Amino acid sequence: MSGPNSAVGASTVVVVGGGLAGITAAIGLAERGARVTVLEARPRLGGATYSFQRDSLTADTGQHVLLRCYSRYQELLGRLGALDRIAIQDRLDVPVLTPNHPPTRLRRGLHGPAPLHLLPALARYRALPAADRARAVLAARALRAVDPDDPANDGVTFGAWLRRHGQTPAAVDRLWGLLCIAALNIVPDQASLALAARVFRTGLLDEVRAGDVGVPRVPLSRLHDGPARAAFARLGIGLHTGERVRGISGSGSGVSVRTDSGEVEADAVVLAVPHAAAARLAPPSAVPDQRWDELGDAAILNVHVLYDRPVTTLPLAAVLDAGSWWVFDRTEAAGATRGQYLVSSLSAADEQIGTPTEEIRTRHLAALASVFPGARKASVVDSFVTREPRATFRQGAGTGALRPPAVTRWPRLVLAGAWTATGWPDTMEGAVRSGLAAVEALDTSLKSRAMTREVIA
Ligand SMILES: Cc1cc2nc3c(=O)[nH]c(=O)nc-3n(C[C@H](O)[C@H](O)[C@H](O)COP(=O)(O)OP(=O)(O)OC[C@H]3O[C@@H](n4cnc5c(N)ncnc54)[C@H](O)[C@@H]3O)c2cc1C
Repeated sequence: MSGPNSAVGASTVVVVGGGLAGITAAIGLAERGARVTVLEARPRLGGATYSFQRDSLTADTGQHVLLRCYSRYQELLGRLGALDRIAIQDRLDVPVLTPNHPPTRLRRGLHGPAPLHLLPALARYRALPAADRARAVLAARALRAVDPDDPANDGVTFGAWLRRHGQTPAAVDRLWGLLCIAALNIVPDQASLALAARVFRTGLLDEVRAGDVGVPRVPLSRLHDGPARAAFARLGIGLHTGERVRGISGSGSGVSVRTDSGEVEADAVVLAVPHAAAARLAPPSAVPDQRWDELGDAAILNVHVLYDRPVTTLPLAAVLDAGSWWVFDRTEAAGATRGQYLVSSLSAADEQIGTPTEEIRTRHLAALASVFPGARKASVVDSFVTREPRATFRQGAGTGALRPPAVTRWPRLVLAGAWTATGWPDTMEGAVRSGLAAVEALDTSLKSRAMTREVIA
């Protein structure tokens, strides 16, 4: 992909941040012939997606899920040789459990055209009365006409839109909220309508297979960190982990990056760190009007339980219980040698994030026992809580206007990260898309500078 059409080909580029956005940008630039160095503050690649060892378990700090419509993310996994390390359902099928109620499920029909494939899912969704299900079909149809790219839709909350479209509190809570919280990490009454439309349209309403759910078959570090290191070595990408960038400044016709070990000079820089870090690092003259701090943060809490025996046969389920959460069987993926290892993911968890571990544990074990009768007889071998207070930016109404494009006023500095203006929510797919956008932006900007130089010469 290098050659006369690529301007980055002859350049040296530093990528700051080795999350999925940085990994994608580094690979894309190296494939175009650039000499790339990645500077990552932590000891590993993968950013927010990582694992740690706890006795025999390799646990992820946060359960990650993908949808079949995560096309760019799957392309990245293909480049990393890791596509066989995820498993995607044959069709969207989510058991929905409520304590002391019969289970129900959201399972799409096998045939289209979209969105008719969702009719069986809604028709059989017994968590809602029949009248609510019928009204949900009408709202789903109306949502297909909402343009995710229209800024006006970013200023409105999804909850307000749902109520305007006849959705009862039960439907908002037990159907739309269940999916909105999982996808956007925020409740419908605060979520941006534009982002909700992006998620529901792309993931559910516009294409039959798009919403089939995928999960990693291995711990996240074996999905991203290991394979990305191997790809970097193959492509000659320099990697410095444990190297925190402290500042970025202009230097002659290039850019200088300051770390604790010294200065690194490059022709160009991709800044692929979270929004708060980017706000500190980006020189004000490159992004004079930035208000990225206003993007805020939203928390995700994971409760990990290792039982001494299997307590459910379900690989995953959503639970409606004082809000909603999702539970995943991670026994095999984490390498548990006995019993069953369940991970519960509680999104939009800003209120619970500071709750003492013992309180979370007691409450959650009771909740698991209320939906999995097998858990009442099982012994808990181990249980622990992982907290990510800044799991995503707060994807509320009005945040679209705060997300910057890849380009900055400095032609040699571009931005990447799931929080930038990808049009996607803060997800693995958004992160990869931002990395691809950064490569394109840098190429275009260097190309136009090269042309200007030619014209002047
Ligand atoms: C608990 C949890 C659950 C999630 N669940 C899902 C899910 O189910 N599905 C989904 O699609 N997404 C999910 N996400 C979101 C997803 O993980 C992120 O959108 C994505 O990984 C962000 O990638 P990124 O590269 O933009 O940023 P990051 O992954 O944050 O990477 C930024 C990198 O920059 C580094 N860095 C920061 N400052 C500096 C510095 N000064 N110098 C050098 N390096 C620096 C950081 O160490 C980090 O490695 C979840 C996130 C969390 C935390």
